[in-house]
Amino acid sequence: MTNHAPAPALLAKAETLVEALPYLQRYAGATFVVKYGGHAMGSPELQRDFAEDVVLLKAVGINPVVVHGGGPQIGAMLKRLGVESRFVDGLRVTDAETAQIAEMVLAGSINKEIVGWIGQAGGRAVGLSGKDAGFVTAEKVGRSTPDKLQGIERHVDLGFVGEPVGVDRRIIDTLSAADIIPVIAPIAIGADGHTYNINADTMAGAIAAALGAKRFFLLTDVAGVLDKQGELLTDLDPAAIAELRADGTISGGMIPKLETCVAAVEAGVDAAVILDGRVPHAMLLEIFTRQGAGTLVHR
Ligand SMILES: Nc1ncnc2c1ncn2[C@@H]1O[C@H](COP(=O)(O)OP(=O)(O)O)[C@@H](O)[C@H]1O
Ligand SMILES: CC(=O)N[C@@H](CCC(=O)OP(=O)(O)O)C(=O)O
Repeated sequence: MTNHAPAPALLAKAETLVEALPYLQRYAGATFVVKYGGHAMGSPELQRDFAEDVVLLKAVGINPVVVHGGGPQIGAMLKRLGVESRFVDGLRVTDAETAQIAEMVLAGSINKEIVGWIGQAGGRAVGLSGKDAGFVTAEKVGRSTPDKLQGIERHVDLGFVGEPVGVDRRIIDTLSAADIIPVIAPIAIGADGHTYNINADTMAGAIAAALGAKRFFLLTDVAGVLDKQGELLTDLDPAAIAELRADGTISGGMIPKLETCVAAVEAGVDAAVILDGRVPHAMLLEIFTRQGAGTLVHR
């Protein structure tokens, strides 16, 4: 008798597709905001995997909206130009020259590279910054940090660092409806006419909230949020995050990342997930399989 059963490896592929079925049904028509961090833009292979994942989401009826960073790339350019960089709580102190360079790197080169990768993967993307169609309005950020020597709060002027105070979703809706994937650089203009450099996590969170995104993914270069022993914390709510901040478990770039996740879920985004962008197809594994990855932030 002939054995008609497919080879086990082939059968496993079919099972993976079947496992994805309930997720495909659940997410059809939903908006997912994907924050692609500068540290996650590793090798050309990882960039290709990322673009394929985004194009696949679009192909199965999800509306992906990409917001990208580029902190390390801005740092490299500033170094080449002999300009010094300083960070306060994960935010780059930005003078007029730095703002110009940040815009050049983010909205000029990285934005178009990502648009290109998505095109190579068979999708159609349009790159824009918050300035285009005036869709994001920014306001200058102030920052108070504890002065360790004197035990007092000290106000730090971060220069042209902004935060989004208004998001007009019409341009994003128009692009998504035309089957075009928006790719957004974290730069916007203020009511004062200045160009503001916005932390990419903050920009992505504001856009996720304005779009009422079902999921908000933040791809970075760590497995997720780690505790003091270096173990992955798989599940966090706003109260747990406040504790981690107070006891110093989270620092640097993880601070705006988690602040953003909290703001997004409090504004109605179902869940935010911090994912390891160094893992090939991390996003697909998170969305379409039973094994969650990274750190889930929920209300
Ligand atoms: N508790 C923590 N768990 C994980 N990462 C942390 C933690 N505290 C600080 N970090 C830092 O946050 C970084 C991620 O933020 P960031 O450098 O801004 O990434 P991205 O460029 O992807 O936005 C990690 O690489 C790590 O150095
Ligand atoms: C104000 C501020 O800090 N802006 C960031 C914008 C880029 C960014 O956030 O990139 P990542 O997501 O790769 O860190 C910066 O100048 O680095």
